[in-house]
Amino acid sequence: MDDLWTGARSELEARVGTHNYVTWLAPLSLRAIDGGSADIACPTRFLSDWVSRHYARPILDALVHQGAEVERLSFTVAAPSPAVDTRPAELRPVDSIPRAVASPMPATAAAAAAAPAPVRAPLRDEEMTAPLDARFTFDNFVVGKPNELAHAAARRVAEGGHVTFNPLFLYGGVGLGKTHLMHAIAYERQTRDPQARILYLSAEQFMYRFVQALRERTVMDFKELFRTVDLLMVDDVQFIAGKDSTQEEFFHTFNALVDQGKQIVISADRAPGEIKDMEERIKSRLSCGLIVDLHPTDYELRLSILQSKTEQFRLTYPGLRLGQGVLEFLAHRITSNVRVLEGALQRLFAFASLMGREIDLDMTQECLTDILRASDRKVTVEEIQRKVAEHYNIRLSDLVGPKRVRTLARPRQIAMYLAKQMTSRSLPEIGRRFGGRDHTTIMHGIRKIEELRTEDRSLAEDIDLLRRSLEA
Ligand SMILES: Nc1ncnc2c1ncn2[C@@H]1O[C@H](COP(=O)(O)OP(=O)(O)OP(=O)(O)O)[C@@H](O)[C@H]1O
Repeated sequence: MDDLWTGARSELEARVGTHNYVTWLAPLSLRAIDGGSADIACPTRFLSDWVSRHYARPILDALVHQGAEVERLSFTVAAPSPAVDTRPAELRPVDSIPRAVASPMPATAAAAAAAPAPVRAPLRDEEMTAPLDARFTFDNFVVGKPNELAHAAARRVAEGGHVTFNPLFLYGGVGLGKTHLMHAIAYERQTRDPQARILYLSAEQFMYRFVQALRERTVMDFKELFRTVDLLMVDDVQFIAGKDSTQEEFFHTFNALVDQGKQIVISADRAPGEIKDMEERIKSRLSCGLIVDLHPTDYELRLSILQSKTEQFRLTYPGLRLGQGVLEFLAHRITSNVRVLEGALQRLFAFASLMGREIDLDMTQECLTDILRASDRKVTVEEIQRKVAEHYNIRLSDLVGPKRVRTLARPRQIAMYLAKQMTSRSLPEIGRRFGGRDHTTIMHGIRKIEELRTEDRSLAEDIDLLRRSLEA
């Protein structure tokens, strides 16, 4: 039996690809073959449900090729086989962690009970289902003022129970965490209630499936699939605007689920009322529940996100050192969206690990020139000097001049520090704007402020205040 399964596994890996194999098939084992039926053990009901739909045919074929007299499969939820990678999730490559997957159909009785059951016909198009990203959980979602309401509403839906607002409509600009929250809801809800039938997909996939159902005359199956879920989650709903028959079907699906008291979660890049070419009746339906906006991130949230991502990256790049002020610098300079922020940090870690160097401000500027330039908010060194002089009530000419008294030297160093943090000017360029000072003087000034900031709270507050007013 062992040899048979080993042979079938290699064949399956070759057939479905290593990625799919590791994710879905490696955790399975063959329990028995009896009366033409092979009994496959799956560690979770979820996996069993998924595999029975998507991989029944390849498994059957592989067993037959290995010489087994098998006509059917049954699935049993049982402890993982020893072949499963049992290392903790953080030590396994992300792609190898079996991902929770939005169940495209009601959980089968076979999966629900630990008893063998017949196999369902696999879905024809695996691409149509939307796998959840294992990183997009509530634990990994950093909460701050701009997203606290969206987060709280998402948590509420994930808890299940009585439906208080339907639909939950999440909207916001690019890369602000809509998809992350949607996955987190699906993941959490599935964990709390493994029986729940959750369907998460993009509006584009909804349309694709619908068109496919029309073409293949399986619209009744399509309707049944969508109307028998407990939680429907549709991402980027603006996509179906202007697509008349898809909108129509979406409207009916929506109504059927609401009538049955089933929860719906929708995301879009704008509020329902602002989606162009969306039928009025749909807009009004979408507006019936709770509409929450993911606001653009503020400095504090960006910094917290960077800190949290840094902790995660440290697992991949142990021992890498991160210099002072780097995260603050990134949080100030990259304001476009979290995806870009995350990408910048990822690049920095990879670069520093290749070079075997500490991540400091110079490396950051060198390595991220393109990203920084794109999100440059165009604060000039001169503006910084003016603002600092005004704040400390000194003359601009004194700020850039040669006098070394402390009442001038400290604000001057603050201005140098802000110039480095807030512009993409090099040290020699900054030096030229400070009365032709040498770049080592500028570097010394910046280091001094970096040190003082950690010890002197009022100085740190002053700097934050200056920065905010320059950004405004
Ligand atoms: N508050 C947050 N905490 C942690 N990570 C976040 C947060 N917000 C966004 N991210 C991360 O930023 C990236 C982009 O987020 P996501 O894909 O959810 O954005 P989106 O709003 O769906 O964007 P789009 O409009 O492009 O679909 C993801 O990697 C996500 O994990």
